[in-house]
Amino acid sequence: MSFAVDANGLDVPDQLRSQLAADDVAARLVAKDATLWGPEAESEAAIRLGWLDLPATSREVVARLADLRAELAAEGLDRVVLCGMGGSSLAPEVICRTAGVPLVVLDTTDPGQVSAAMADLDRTVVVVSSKSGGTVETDSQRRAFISAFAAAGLDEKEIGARFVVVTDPGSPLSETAAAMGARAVFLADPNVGGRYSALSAFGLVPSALAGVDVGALLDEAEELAARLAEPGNPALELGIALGGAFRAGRDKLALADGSGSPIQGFGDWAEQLIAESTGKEGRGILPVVLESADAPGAQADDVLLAVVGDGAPARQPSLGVTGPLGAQFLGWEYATAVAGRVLGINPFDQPNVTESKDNTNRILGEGLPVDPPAAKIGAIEIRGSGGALDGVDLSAHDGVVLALDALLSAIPPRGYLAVMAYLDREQDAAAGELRALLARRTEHAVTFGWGPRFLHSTGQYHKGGPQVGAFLQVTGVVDQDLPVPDRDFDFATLQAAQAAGDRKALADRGRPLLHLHLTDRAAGLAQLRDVLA
Ligand SMILES: O=P(O)(O)OC[C@H]1O[C@H](O)[C@H](O)[C@@H](O)[C@@H]1O
Repeated sequence: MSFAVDANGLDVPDQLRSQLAADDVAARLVAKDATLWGPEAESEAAIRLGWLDLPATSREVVARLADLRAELAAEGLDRVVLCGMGGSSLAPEVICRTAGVPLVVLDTTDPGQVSAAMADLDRTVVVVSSKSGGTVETDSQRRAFISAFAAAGLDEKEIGARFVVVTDPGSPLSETAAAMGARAVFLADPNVGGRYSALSAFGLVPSALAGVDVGALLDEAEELAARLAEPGNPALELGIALGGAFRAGRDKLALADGSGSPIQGFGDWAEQLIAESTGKEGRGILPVVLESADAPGAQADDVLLAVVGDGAPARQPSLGVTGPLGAQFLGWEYATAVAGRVLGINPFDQPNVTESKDNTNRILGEGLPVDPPAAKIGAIEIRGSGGALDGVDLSAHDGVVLALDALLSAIPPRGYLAVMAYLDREQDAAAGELRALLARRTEHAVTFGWGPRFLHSTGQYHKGGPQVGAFLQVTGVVDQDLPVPDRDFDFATLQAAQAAGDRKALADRGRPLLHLHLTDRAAGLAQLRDVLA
């Protein structure tokens, strides 16, 4: 089935469609015309359009990957762990989930989750992926794995043979890879930004090593690539729908996997693409990843629902975006670039991502802030800023729900609530239920992100997009810390510094923020579920 967009009840002004046609956007995009996003974006766009060629240029890596997978299998190395953040892990996660192939994705600094990934070391190969080669989470995980392999008795050469590296040419990681004797290094096309890299080595290497037929993925994309210069092609239609909905006031995009679709977890990938590409200069499209098309939290009249892999649902307005995964990647990248032009922003930069990172680095240097709780109820410590606790009676036994309701009522018109959980995605998976539970209590859009993963995705929108968010940060006690070898911080400190750094970035903008710290993670999550149910 080819890539197609089915719109139900979405009226796109003819003027927008005819303007894009008159400007010859489809053909100019395929010709990599860097002027499409205005003069300020031109120099960046000139080095960020390589993703259009990937369905063809990535072919060269497929045979090499098959050989490498066979080589690893012959040595009994059949468990693949991927260390990478944002664009360096989100695509392989959806590729492997969709193919039903196991891949351990490590995009966290949670000490428990990182420790748990260091299991079955005798059959493990670690893919370290970072375009910049300088991402602290990924580098810390790499260090932890080296020390775990050493503790398991492997010598330096044997340890190097357990690593496969994906990075850009000339990055610090490419040098590290050579120094540590990594088994293989894949250098990606530097003219492709992280969130547009699904069909590059970043998407393909871990997926192929885990057992996915990545050649088929490229075939799926190539079929769409051949049509992208045509006016009225379906990816252009998707871009027009996103941009048209934005102009009509629907600046939140709810994303759900179709119930009849084989594609699993597409929203988690598209979330980064859309949030980082569009959320800047006080504008943007907020992606809201839903558990299913009828999940709560996206009913408001500022939301457009898009279902991936099935036709449009009955609800209006909505989009159904059908087609295989390889085409979905390319189609949504193209549509996001088109929407970027409609919004009048540069879809290839992420100007506000560094802010929380800089705060984190400063906190790592100066020490964690002392932040005494306003109250402690059961397994939950309550802290707040930006007026989130104004008027809340924290002595009440239901102080937690009062604080949550105060936060919800602090959401401005056309605003949203972002739940940000710096927890273990496996052991504390119950935190994921908070999104729907909170969404039932408000008509506003509610998003959920695991920290620090969302910092590389919706984090850009939170800071650079419209300042209409309210924020719930959830952190948890660390029972068993894990050192980061040869660094002067451990994982627990890094995780806490990331949470504190992001709190500071949001507080500096005066955003309402409620911080709940769980002194017992399981009990605290159960308590939250109870008070919200
Ligand atoms: O691949 P890396 O260089 O490690 O970058 C991982 C992520 O880091 C940053 O947060 C960027 O904003 C993301 O777009 C990127 O995907």
